[in-house]
Amino acid sequence: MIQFNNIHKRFGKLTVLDGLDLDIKKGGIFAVLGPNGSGKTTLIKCLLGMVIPNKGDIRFEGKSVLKKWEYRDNLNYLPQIANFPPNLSVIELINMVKNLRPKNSNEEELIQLFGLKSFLNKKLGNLSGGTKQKVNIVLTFMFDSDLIILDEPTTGLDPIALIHLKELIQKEKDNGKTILITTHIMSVVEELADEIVFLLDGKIYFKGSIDALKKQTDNENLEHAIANLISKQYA
Ligand SMILES: Nc1ncnc2c1ncn2[C@@H]1O[C@H](COP(=O)(O)OP(=O)(O)OP(=O)(O)O)[C@@H](O)[C@H]1O
Repeated sequence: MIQFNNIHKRFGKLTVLDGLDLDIKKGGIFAVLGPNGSGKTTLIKCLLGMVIPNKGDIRFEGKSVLKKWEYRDNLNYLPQIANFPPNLSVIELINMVKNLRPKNSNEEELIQLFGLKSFLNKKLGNLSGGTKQKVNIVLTFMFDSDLIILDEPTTGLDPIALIHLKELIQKEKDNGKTILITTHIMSVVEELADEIVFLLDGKIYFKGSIDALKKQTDNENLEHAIANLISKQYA
């Protein structure tokens, strides 16, 4: 479904992606992991056209995405930090996004699921971090798309909201969707991911199942297996 071919991205003197190759097949949950600053968000933003690589090509369903925009109709994106307009109310933002994106939406079901009814007329600038994240989730999941990209979706969520989010992601997978998720929460990875993609030194350092990673690192505990990969960077 997605191919990154020889992607290079530098910010000034800092090389973030250094000839990265990655193939993501259709259907399933892919966890994009790596230490802080390893380039996970940069990789996602390259796919979204929000960051332009210095070199390389990215293909979505066989077609190059560079400097094209139509492919974005068929993906949903949850940003790591949602900069909502503080003076808009929750419902005004939801309606604005619906107007911008002429697709069927199921926001009512999601508003109910995340207990947002009593917040609909509140200004976004006055919401708690976790409540803002629930709004972020509603905006991401209310449209039907084949690809769902979630950059740190669990930030600030209480345990009930986290359970609902995990069920939502699982349901999308069961419907044949492809989900790319970045997270530092290993229990989320362990519960959901079909495959792990681990970024280090600007390249894919590991790609495979959780079991394969545990075997490779000779560690039954995922958190320690990942720590083992990260520690190679400092060795
Ligand atoms: N627009 C930018 N200008 C300059 N440097 C940038 C820019 N965007 C990202 N970087 C740098 O690129 C590196 C990779 O950042 P990125 O956000 O992709 O990492 P990440 O793996 O998502 O990190 P985290 O786990 O902390 O979210 C970091 O050193 C960051 O400071």
